[in-house]
Amino acid sequence: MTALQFLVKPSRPSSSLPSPLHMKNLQPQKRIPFPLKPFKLTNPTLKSPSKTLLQPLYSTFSLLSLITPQQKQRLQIGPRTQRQQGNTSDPFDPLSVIKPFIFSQYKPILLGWLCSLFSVLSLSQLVPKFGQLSSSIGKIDGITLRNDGLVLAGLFLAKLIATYGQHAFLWEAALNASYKIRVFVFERVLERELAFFEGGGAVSSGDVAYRITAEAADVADTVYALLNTIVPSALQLSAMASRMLVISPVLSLISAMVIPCTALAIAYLGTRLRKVSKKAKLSISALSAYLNEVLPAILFVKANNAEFCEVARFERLANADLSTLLTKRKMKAFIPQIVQIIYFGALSILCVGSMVVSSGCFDGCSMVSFITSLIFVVEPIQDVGKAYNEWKQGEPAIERLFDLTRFKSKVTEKPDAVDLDHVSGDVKFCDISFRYGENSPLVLNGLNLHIKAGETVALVGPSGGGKTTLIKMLLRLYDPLNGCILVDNQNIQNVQLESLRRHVGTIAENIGYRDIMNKIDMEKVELAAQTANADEFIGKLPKGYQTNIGPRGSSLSGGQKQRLAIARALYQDSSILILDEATSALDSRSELLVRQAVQRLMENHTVLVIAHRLETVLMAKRVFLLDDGKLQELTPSLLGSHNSSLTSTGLVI
Ligand SMILES: Nc1ncnc2c1ncn2[C@@H]1O[C@H](COP(=O)(O)OP(=O)(O)OP(=O)(O)O)[C@@H](O)[C@H]1O
Repeated sequence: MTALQFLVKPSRPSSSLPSPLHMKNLQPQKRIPFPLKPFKLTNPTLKSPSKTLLQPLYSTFSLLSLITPQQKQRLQIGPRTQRQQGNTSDPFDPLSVIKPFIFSQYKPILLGWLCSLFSVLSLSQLVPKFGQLSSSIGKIDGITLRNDGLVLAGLFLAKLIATYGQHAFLWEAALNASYKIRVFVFERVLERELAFFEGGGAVSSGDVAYRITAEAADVADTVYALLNTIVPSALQLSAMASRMLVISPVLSLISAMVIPCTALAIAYLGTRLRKVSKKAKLSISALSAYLNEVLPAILFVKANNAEFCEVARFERLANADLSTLLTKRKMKAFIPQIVQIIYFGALSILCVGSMVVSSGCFDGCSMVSFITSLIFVVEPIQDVGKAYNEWKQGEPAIERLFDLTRFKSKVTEKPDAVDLDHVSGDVKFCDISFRYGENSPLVLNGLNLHIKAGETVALVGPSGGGKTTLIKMLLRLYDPLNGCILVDNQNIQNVQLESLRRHVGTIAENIGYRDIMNKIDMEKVELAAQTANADEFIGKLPKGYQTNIGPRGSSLSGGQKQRLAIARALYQDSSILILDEATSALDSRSELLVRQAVQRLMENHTVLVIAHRLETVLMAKRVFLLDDGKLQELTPSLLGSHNSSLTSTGLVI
């Protein structure tokens, strides 16, 4: 990420607020089934088979720019309220949830199936011609032999091309469908309320990441296997079986007897495979979740000499994954052996066939045709077996993926919610009470606070006093138990979430998140950087605004990050700003530069600052102490006497 991107682009995919530590009392969210209706997509992302094959399967792309509002509508990614009906007791049907996504790809699917029809037609011409040619070798002249050979080669080539088209189009459909599923699931995940990410949903972010990446890829394999089986295999099977029936009904009957036995065995093993696959998915996602948790915390691992302990944890998880994966692989290796039984069946038919030929009632040409048809009958049967396996393996992935979308959010937007056009910045907290879980204590208890437009208010209080929670309420990341919050006298529960969060900007040391999809206004960027005292150090970076400053600005100092965060807030120009002041100590020059930047920020903005420095406290117009869910104003006289107590109690540094 460059300094410029850092200034105007998202740096962190969630609120910038620090993660709360206590989450044990959160209630798991009520899940509801996913109510999808069929929809139609007219703009597939991948347009041609060649593009499908050449394009990296899951390249990094701007997700939001690729999905149009109409597509979202069809995918039912509309306002939450329309999608939140249903109840949890409905059984999950993997096929019905992926059906709309598959149907959306009807064009490549139909093209793929059309190719498979051509492939089968070529094959059904090829088989008798092959039989005739093989039995007439030595009996016909060279020219006829050459011509027949050319026809045979032409048919063979036609089959090859048609088969390529079949696979390419069907892969295109499968990958597009899985891409749509991925986007849909990700959008739904982002819609989830904060409690889900803070532990309330009982799904770790590593697990979510695994489902959206690896398991969505598994879904593509499953969809492809299904599409490649339903029509192509059925076509080939029926064409070859009817040819066999015409040649010899008796032999066809004998060969058909092998199929049900094999199908029964495959069905039984498929059910077992589904269970094993589910276990394997759980173990690998646990491993992925662990890595997602431990790698970002590598500093703490090293600082605490915890490498040994972490290796032991990793080994335990990797071992669990090893054994489930081994069982799955063994089972997958076993199933094709069952299919081989079909070949034994074919062999026995060959023997019977040879006897019939030798008795003179079955000519050699028919025999070759029969055996060739039989070989091509075995192929689709094998494919059906493979597709069944893929489906059984894919079912848990589909279930786990769509499980993320089945929820009823507690923070919902009313259908008639208003879009606040302009906000002057008047904020009222009216009798706010809140607790995280039903049985946990009140974090905010009947709290009242009126911040006038353009005013700066500082919040101080002991750790765990509820300061961050209050801010979460203002951003509507949680709804209060009682009371309401008014912005410009408008209850925020009646305001569109996007609109509210556009007008309330957050600034934290780890940089607030705000996605700016519009073009970057370089002049505005430079002005914001100057006001925030950030232009000087950005100018000294090797490539100025284009310098790569590492993930989350890791190559910047604490003070630089703070000034850049302030510059971002200035650029975004929200009327109400929340400043969660960094606790890390800065040298006196950095301190001065940050303070100047904060001072400039306070002009023309309503600022609610969680203050950790005495200087910031003194900059605020009013100061409130938040302790035990209650708010107490520290009046100037009180503040004077509190100055020393604020520092001595560690409320400010
Ligand atoms: N997601 C959560 N689930 C459950 N409890 C939570 C959650 N977030 C915060 N809490 C609890 O709510 C209380 C208030 O936390 P909050 O983060 O608002 O305090 P704070 O005043 O901002 O603290 P600090 O100054 O240390 O950041 C704490 O007891 C905390 O453990």
